[in-house]
Amino acid sequence: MSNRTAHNPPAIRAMNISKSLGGTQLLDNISIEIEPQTVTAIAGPNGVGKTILLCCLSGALAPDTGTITMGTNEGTAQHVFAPQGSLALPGLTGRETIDFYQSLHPSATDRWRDLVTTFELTPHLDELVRNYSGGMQQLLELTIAFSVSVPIIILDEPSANLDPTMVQTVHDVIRSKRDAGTTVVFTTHTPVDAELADELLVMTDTGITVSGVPQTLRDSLPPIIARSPTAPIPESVPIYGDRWVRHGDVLHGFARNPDVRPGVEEVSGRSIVEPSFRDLFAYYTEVEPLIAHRPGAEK
Ligand SMILES: Nc1ncnc2c1ncn2[C@@H]1O[C@H](COP(=O)(O)OP(=O)(O)OP(=O)(O)O)[C@@H](O)[C@H]1O
Repeated sequence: MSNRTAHNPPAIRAMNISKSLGGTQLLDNISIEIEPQTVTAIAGPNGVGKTILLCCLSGALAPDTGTITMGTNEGTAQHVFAPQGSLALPGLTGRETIDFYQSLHPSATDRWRDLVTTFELTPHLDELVRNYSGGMQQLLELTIAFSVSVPIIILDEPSANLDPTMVQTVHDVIRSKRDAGTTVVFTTHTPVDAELADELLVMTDTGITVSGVPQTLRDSLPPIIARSPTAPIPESVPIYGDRWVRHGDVLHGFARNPDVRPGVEEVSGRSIVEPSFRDLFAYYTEVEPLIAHRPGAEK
């Protein structure tokens, strides 16, 4: 989704970002542009460098090479960054923690009062944060981040630790932020977060491997074959990477024959299923890298 005009530059432009820590290269020549007033999800498996990338985008870490430009109003507060698990202060109460960050940020507002109600934290505000559950700490951190009035909000795994109902509540808050003109960038490995994103960037250990509108990416997946783990492997329908991905109680494979259609191949305990965002994540993080690393082997 593009909200950009010639007079309206990207909210964030990162060009050729590389970063090493402790002698290990964690980011290698990554370039991304984030459109203003959109929600962008950076999805990928554990350990591929999503948090390091957010740290670079937000200025918490300086990249070794490359440039990052954020917004247009240099000199004013452009963004807030909520690294996962690092804003909550265990020795303070929830209220004291909020007060602390309110006193630190020049663009803090009192929107936290509504947010603690939305996130059901009000009865716990005077309890010590060390006694909060993981989900409550997460919601406290989101309260702090969403209370700051800035054009760009950068969040590290905002859905982690939350139950499905609260994930939807957080999605609603992020959508209302976007609709009010805020740009939101967040990392995830939770497929349901794709519902929220205007743009999805998939990150693997080779960098950003695919980007696009999540629904479009999902609808352009190869046909998906589901089989029970005990059913014979259907050799008549070769699948990409010879890789079956666990999907609840069944295994999903991505058919190399694009003409496979529901109803045609439904035999011996396997069937063709509609793709989900779980399939989208599985394909681009677990299957496509296998194909990409074997040039000419299958594609
Ligand atoms: N200070 C550091 N020094 C050396 N290596 C580090 C440092 N911080 C992180 N790493 C390594 O960088 C890699 C990427 O870490 P990062 O936290 O960005 O991954 P991630 O994609 O956000 O993973 P997750 O989804 O599990 O949070 C990991 O292998 C991690 O061990």
